[in-house]
Amino acid sequence: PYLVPVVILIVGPATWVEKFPEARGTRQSPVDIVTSRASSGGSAPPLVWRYSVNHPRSVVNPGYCWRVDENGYDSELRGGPLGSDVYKLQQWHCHWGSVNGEGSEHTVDGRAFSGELHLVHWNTSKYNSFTEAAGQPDGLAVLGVLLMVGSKHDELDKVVRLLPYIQHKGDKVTFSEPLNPANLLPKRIAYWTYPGSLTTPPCTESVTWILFKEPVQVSAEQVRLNLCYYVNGKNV
Ligand SMILES: COc1ccc(C[C@H]2SC(=S)NC2=O)c(OC)c1
Ligand SMILES: [Zn+2]
Repeated sequence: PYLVPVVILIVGPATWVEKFPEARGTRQSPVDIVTSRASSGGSAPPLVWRYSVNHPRSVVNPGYCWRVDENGYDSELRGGPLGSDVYKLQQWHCHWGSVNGEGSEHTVDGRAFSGELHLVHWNTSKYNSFTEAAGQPDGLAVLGVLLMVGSKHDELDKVVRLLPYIQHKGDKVTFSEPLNPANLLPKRIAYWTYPGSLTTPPCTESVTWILFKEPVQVSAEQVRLNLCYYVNGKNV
């Protein structure tokens, strides 16, 4: 019998462990939230946030999804699982589906959503820069917002309408239209929280995840606009 060459092609997350040892860690994100196994909030203090609204922001195409840089303007996230530390918003970005409406990074009881917004904050009480904080176990706090198709999201549209101007990796456009990141969060602020990691290389285990339970609605057109510019991290 002839020998059949077997080529095992490992792509995606499975190859990350080779270059990024952290990806082999014990607190890797994203995860499936098994709601029956989540403990009740207990006596955690309330989660509070305050964001600057009227400052210039830039939307960047990093090669996958889109990212809005806060350019160092003032903001605060504290309380909840964050102990006595104060965190500051560094950037926020979005993960969108590319096939049959799947696209969120986290799943809830095995269910994926059409997208997921990440608001990335870093611990300014303990560290001097985002880069330094990103390497520390209590360095980052990310608010995760699940997105589902429904009515149009007006605040998010301030970014989505700029996507046609950043179709290529590295493109960036600055806008000064007032925007309140708090308007990207759901009405009800119940959340799941767990110690996790960056969801892409270097997969550093430096993220306290705070994932809101209530999905936020975006229109089918807004999802389409995102899809037609970022499909599998490539611009089309
Ligand atoms: C410091 O090095 C990195 C590398 C990658 C990302 C982006 C990942 S992490 C996340 S949450 N969602 C994503 O897509 C970072 O984001 C803070 C930071
Ligand atoms: Zn993300």
